[in-house]
Order: sequence, then C-alpha cells, then structure tokens
Amino acid sequence: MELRTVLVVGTGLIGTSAALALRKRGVRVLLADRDQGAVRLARELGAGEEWRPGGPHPAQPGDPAAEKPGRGHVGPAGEEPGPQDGRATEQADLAIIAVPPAHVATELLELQRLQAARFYTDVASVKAEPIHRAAQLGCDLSAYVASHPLAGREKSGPGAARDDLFLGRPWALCPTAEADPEAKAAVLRLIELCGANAVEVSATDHDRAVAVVSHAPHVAASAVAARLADATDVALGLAGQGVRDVTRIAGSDPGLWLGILSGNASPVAEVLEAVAHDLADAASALRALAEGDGTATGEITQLLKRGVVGHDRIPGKHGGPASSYAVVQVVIGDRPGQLARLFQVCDEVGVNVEDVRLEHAPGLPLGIAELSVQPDAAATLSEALRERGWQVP
Ligand SMILES: NC(=O)c1ccc[n+]([C@@H]2O[C@H](COP(=O)([O-])OP(=O)(O)OC[C@H]3O[C@@H](n4cnc5c(N)ncnc54)[C@H](O)[C@@H]3O)[C@@H](O)[C@H]2O)c1
Ligand SMILES: O=C(O)C(=O)C[C@]1(C(=O)O)C=C[C@@H](O)C=C1
Repeated sequence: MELRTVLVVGTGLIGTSAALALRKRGVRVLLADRDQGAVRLARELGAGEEWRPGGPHPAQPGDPAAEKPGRGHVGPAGEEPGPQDGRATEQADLAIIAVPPAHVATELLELQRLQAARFYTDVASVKAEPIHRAAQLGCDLSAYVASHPLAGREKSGPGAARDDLFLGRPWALCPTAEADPEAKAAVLRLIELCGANAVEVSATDHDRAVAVVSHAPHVAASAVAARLADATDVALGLAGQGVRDVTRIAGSDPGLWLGILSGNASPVAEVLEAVAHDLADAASALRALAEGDGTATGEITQLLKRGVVGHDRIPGKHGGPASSYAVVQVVIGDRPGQLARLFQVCDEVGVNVEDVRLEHAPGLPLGIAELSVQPDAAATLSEALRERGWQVP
C-alpha cells in the first residue's frame, strides 16, 4: 500500500528519525508533539510540516473556539480540532505514535476520535501493555498494528534524530487478531521505506525477547555505570574502550527507561535474576581464588566461555548470521584527509569495509584505524596498503 501522507505524533528521537527517513523517500510528513519546541526543531531539520488538525488557520486568542476543552496532547495548542463533527480536516494514510509507552493508548484513542489517519502504529519499546490498554479504552484495533524498531540511541529529542537510524535494523510488528490486513500492509510499507527489516511476532513473545536483548542489558549497563559515579579520578583517567562499550546505553533518559522497564517488568526481572545469579557465582569464585582455592578458576572460565558463545550468536549487520570479520590495523596520522586516502585504497582493490573503528591516543599525532573486512580480503588489503606506504603492523 502506498503511503502518501504520514502523521508523526511525538517528534523526539524516534518520531523525527522516522519522519526524516520518510521525507527522504518523498512522503509528505505532518508533525505533532505536546512540546511545540520539539515540533519546531523537527520541522527545521526537514522532518516535515506542522500538523494543523483544524486546517491552515489557527484560532486566535479570544476566539471562542480557543476556549473549548482541549484534545489531550495531540497537535498544536490553541487550534480547533477540525470541522464541527470533531474530525481532522485531512486524514493521513498512517499515524506513527512515537511517545513514551504509557501514553500510546491515550494518544491512539484521541487520534482515532479525530479520524486523523486511516491506520495507526506506535513504536514503543514494549508491546503487550499498550495494546491491552488500547483495547480497554475502546480503541479501534482493526486500524492499529503495534510496532517497535530495534534501533535507537542514548540521546533523546529531535536533535539526535538520524534519517538512517533504522537502516538494516529489525523492526518488530505485532498485529492482533482484529487487525485489518491493510493496516498491516501500511506498517510494512513504513518499515520498508525506513530501510528496516520487518519481523512479525506476537506482543507477548516480543516483550519476552526484548527483555533478553534490550531491557535487561540496559539495566546491567546502568549497574556497571553506577559504579563509576564515585570512582576515583585515577580510575576514570584509565577508562578505555571496554567500559565505554559496556556503558554507552546507560547514558539514556531515565524517565523514558523507567516507563519501558515498568511496562515489561516481569520478563525483565526474570532475566536480571539469572544475570544476578551468574554475577554472584563469579564473585564467590573470585573470593575463593583470592583465598588460595585454585579450583575456583573453573567456574570463572565457564562463565567467560558462555559469554563468548552468547556474544557470537548476535546476528551481524542486516540481521544476517553473525560474521567474524578480519581486522586490518593501519597506523594513520592525525591529519585531515587520512581516512579518505585509506578508503580510496580499499576502493581501488575492491575490498568492502564492513566496519571501522578509530583508536586515538590522546596527545599523540598518530592513531590506529581498525578496518573490519571479510577474512579472505584481509591479506589483499594489507598488502595493497603496505605497497602504498601505509604502516600495517
Ligand atoms: N530511544 C530509543 O532508543 C528507542 C528505540 C526504539 C523505540 N523507542 C520508543 O520510542 C518512543 C519514543 O522514544 P524517543 O526515544 O523518541 O523519546 P524522546 O524523548 O526523544 O521523544 C518522545 C517525544 O514524545 C513527546 N510526547 C510525550 N508524551 C506525549 C504525548 N502524550 N503526546 C504527544 N507527544 C508526547 C515528547 O514531548 C517527546 O518529544 C518510546 O515509546 C520508546 O519506548 C525508543
Ligand atoms: O542503541 C541504543 O542506544 C538503543 O537504545 C537501542 C535499543 C536497543 O536496546 O537495541 C533500545 C531500546 C529500544 O526500544 C530499541 C533499541
């Protein structure tokens, strides 16, 4: 099904990223948020135009229309809801509700009351609870297919949005038995336009799955990062990439995450209990080791090995099977244009760079670029780089 006009309600990180991706594909996007500053910034970033459910002429202060009871949080303040029957003047093909999980159902109800769109989805990180609440409120479930892109950042708001945020990422959709096939087709088209991979799953299975791959890892990252709050300056001065990798997501908005964790409390608690068990066992094994019990190394090795097995099961990019890339390390000068020259060589020898990472030693004029490539391309690339004078250790 074609999406000509999409309404985005909640122009934060996810809503604005989806809007930017849709704009890039030529879709008309209407923007609404209870925070007018968020709408303005999204609009200035090129994410679309402000949604005016009552048409192009905002009600003026003092106009009896402006004194009418509000319409919840949807749309710009001080405007008429639409024609006299309460409908929006224009109906979008699809509305994306990109607000915190606890507000999804009330926004859906309000948007459906306005007949703001033909079909509706949301992007909340939990699925069973918003669907259950929507049913309780009497929303039209035939026009609604809940969804969740498995892509995000540790930053909030439209300023952090990226049009390529969803490229190659899984995007779960959880149609209920009541869902109209056309509503599902609309959400599938959204996912396709954003460059993501659709994964159909029931809401309950989704919530159990993301407890393992997203929500419990988030709490674990917060617990590790919390240790740093009163770490000494010496310790923080020694922080390398490891702690940065493990704690990146701990920088996220606590308010949003409280809502996510509360909406998926039991499945997350179950995973955390298992993690806590492993951590407690590792701590007692280390205590035993410190007291001279050499046999305790077995338990620690087992956990580390199970970690390697789990890590290797994470799918590679584009959701395909996990790939083990070879890493070619190259010494680069801290000067403009070095990376461009390096990529030029990769291009010349036809080697695709799957990933790149830069290691910079503060204060040193040199750094290391780590290029991840297919294992059978590593030797060709290393040789080509050496021939052209690059230092490949
Ligand atoms: N942050 C992530 O990495 C991530 C990834 C995937 C999905 N999600 C989900 O996407 C949704 C939005 O998260 P985000 O990271 O974009 O948050 P955000 O804080 O960047 O944006 C949320 C926006 O919603 C607005 N808002 C809140 N309540 C509203 C309401 N009732 N009506 C209209 N606007 C309202 C806020 O003003 C804000 O602009 C959440 O449900 C979250 O679970 C987040
Ligand atoms: O990478 C991040 O910063 C995220 O927050 C991403 C992440 C995830 O855990 O993968 C977090 C929560 C969302 O619901 C979806 C994606």
